[in-house]
Amino acid sequence: MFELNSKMNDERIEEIGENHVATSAKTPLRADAFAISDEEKINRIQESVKDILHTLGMDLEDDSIQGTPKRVAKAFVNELFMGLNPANMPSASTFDNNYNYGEMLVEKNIVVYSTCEHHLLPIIGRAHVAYISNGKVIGLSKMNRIVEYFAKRPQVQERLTMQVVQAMQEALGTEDVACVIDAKHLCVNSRGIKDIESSTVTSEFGGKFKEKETKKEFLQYLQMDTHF
Ligand SMILES: Nc1nc2c(ncn2[C@@H]2O[C@H](COP(=O)(O)OP(=O)(O)OP(=O)(O)O)[C@@H](O)[C@H]2O)c(=O)[nH]1
Ligand SMILES: [Zn+2]
Repeated sequence: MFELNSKMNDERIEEIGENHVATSAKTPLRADAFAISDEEKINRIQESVKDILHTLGMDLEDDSIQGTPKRVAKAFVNELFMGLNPANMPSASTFDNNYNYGEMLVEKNIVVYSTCEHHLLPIIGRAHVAYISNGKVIGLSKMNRIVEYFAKRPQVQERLTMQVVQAMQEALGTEDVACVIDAKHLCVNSRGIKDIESSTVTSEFGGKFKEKETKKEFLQYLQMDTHF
């Protein structure tokens, strides 16, 4: 039976949110990060984007770009950085492992669209998340949603990987969670060194996934071709 999580956001933060992310993996937020509404954030960011475009010499009266500051502000607050708002945290529905499935479960090829916090340029890749049940099972899509929630922040890939694992550990009540992310950083691919070929792999292995055989099994599943 699904125990749909109907708790208030604050309690959900207690369950899978930032409060359970180790200090080293926390997104560096100011204490007053939630002091203003999303609407107010959009208004303020809109003015900042106007300033940037104006400084670059763009004519903000031009038909094509007069709506750009608002579009960018909405994209930042509602989409690209929606994971900074705990109200957007997915509820991690878990249910009892009644069928006593005892092997690992791997959710492969979760698409990652994130934003590099150093250059505010896209990070695009795939996350692979695995866990071994300790009595609780999580809805498959909730793993994709947890990845999405933490991806939609200014990020470094290492922190994103750790946040996904820690949120899953909290939701499932087990250390036995792993995550591998393979992603391209546009700050590396399209500017700076401009290496379009390289990608970045990060991993975090908790509990049994630190053991050689379990880690190996997980990584082998990632090699499997899926033909559907
Ligand atoms: N560890 C880590 N580094 C990242 C990530 N995303 C971007 N970076 C790196 O952050 C570094 C920032 O270095 P800086 O020297 O301050 O920035 P920069 O002058 O723009 O560096 P270049 O990209 O080498 O031109 C760069 O080397 C980026 O490649 C990430 O997710 N993890
Ligand atoms: Zn970058």
